Amino acid sequence: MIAKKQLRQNTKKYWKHLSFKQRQAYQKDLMAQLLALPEWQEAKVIAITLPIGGEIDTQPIIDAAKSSNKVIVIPKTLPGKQMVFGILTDKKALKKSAYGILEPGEDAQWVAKETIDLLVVPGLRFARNGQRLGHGGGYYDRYLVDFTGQTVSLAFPEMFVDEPDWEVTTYDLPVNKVLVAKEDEIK
Ligand SMILES: Nc1nc2c(c(=O)[nH]1)N(C=O)[C@@H](CNc1ccc(C(=O)N[C@@H](CCC(=O)O)C(=O)O)cc1)CN2
Ligand SMILES: Nc1ncnc2c1ncn2[C@@H]1O[C@H](COP(=O)(O)OP(=O)(O)OP(=O)(O)O)[C@@H](O)[C@H]1O
Repeated sequence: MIAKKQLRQNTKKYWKHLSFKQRQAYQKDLMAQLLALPEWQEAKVIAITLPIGGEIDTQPIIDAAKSSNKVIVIPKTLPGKQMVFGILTDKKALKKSAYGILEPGEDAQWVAKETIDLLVVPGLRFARNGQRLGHGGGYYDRYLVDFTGQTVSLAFPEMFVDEPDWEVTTYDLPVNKVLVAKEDEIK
């Protein structure tokens, strides 16, 4: 087992050194895989995050959802490591959180957990069985406890392993699917 802290650092370092071209290729491939999923096609309400650090650029995914008249909701973190999701409308209505992530503003329209059809779960490292390593807040682990919709995560190849190489606890809930960007010759 490798310390979670070490693995998180590794991913952040990897993000830093990933070339723009390679990143673009991975993002394009992941988006194509996501849009091809029945879970995506059938979803009316999709929850996703706005990126921090080197996380995947979700804007093209959000644009695709909007062109298909899907509703996009994004999280707001609350005390007690809880989250609520609010409808993403105007970028100007967003507010920066303490983590430096854009969140819905005060007057956003909040949605009940049951209305989210597909939850795109962020993370730094993923395993084939759907286990994930996040930023360490436990926000998604708490949210997933009673979430009944579909879940999917998006991984660049170096963020994906066959088996978790970190310690998995009973709090850690797997996602239904992990999509992995296909490797190619771009460097
Ligand atoms: N883009 C995005 N939005 C998200 C999440 C996410 O993982 N990605 N979250 C998913 O939960 C929630 C926010 N959770 C977060 C938890 C911790 C840190 C963070 O920056 N932690 C520090 C160090 C933490 C520590 O070890 O004390 C860091 O990573 O440097 C960021 C977001 C909701 N929004
Ligand atoms: N359902 C839960 N109830 C209570 N505590 C929890 C729950 N889920 C996680 N925790 C606690 O939250 C802390 C962070 O968990 P963990 O390191 O798994 O976060 P993460 O999955 O990396 O982050 P995130 O879910 O925010 O992306 C741990 O101390 C863990 O025990």
